Amino acid sequence: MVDLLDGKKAAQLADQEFSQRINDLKLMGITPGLAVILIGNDSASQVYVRNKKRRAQKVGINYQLFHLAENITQTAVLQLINKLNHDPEIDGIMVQMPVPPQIDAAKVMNAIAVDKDVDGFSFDNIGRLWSNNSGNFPATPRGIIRLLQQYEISVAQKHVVVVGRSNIVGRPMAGLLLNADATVTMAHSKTPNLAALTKQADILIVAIGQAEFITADYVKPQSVVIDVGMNHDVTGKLVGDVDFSSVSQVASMLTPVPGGVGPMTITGLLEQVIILAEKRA
Ligand SMILES: Nc1nc2c(c(=O)[nH]1)N[C@@H](CN(C=O)c1ccc(C(=O)N[C@@H](CCC(=O)O)C(=O)O)cc1)CN2
Repeated sequence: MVDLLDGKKAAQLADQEFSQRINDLKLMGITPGLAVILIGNDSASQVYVRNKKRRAQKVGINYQLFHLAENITQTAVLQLINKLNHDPEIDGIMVQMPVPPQIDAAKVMNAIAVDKDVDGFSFDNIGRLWSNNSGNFPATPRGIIRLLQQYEISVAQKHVVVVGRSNIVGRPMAGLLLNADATVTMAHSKTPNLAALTKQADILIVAIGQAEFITADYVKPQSVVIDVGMNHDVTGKLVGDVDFSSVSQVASMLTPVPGGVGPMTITGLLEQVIILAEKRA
């Protein structure tokens, strides 16, 4: 019988810790500030941004949303980032992904002041991650590491296979795991004989972006499986990249979708904002 890695529960526990840390900061006259820039009307992004607002305000973060028009120019976005870079009340700035085609995502990410780059997507923070130096690191991998810690699952000396090579999840996930002494294999949609690799994983992390792609025959018996996917099946139901019904017969622990990695992504973001505010103290 599989055990669920409950991201909703782990996020609630983390929020209790965050509220306490923010109360301590407020006693010193510091309120952590997070600016979220949402460009356009992507419906999933609007849900994620709403969830972030609810969680941030619950723990006492000053949350500011800048909702910009779908056809906004890159110059206008860069001007807003420049203003926020100089705002002493803002500790972290993030631009919700994806952005419309007229916006150069890399340019925008790298316009955010390195210390306020709460997503850790700037080239500077990516370099810090891959050279095992302190910096800001992306929310989803950060949240996954925290989820594993809350369930006392150590990654050290484990073989972790990461399926997916995005800048938001796969690549930074591999970096954080290496820094935590895991043996990491990276794979992706074009890896030949993927199942032969994933079957070797003590911990399998899947962010491939294809609904229910990973079935039981990709999974080592009794392994831990983390599903980062968020897709809609033909009936419109939210499903992950992992086929929950078959994999739950094989794995020892598995994240559900929803209620697994999603809430922990927000946890990773809030934690990074608080760490930045604590540096002001
Ligand atoms: N700038 C960024 N953009 C995006 C990131 C990111 O880390 N930085 N990650 C994802 C989206 N994301 C955070 O922004 C995110 C995804 C999912 C959830 C979440 O709460 N999921 C819920 C289900 C929500 C639903 O009903 O659809 C769950 O899994 O339980 C929060 C945040 C892409 N963009």
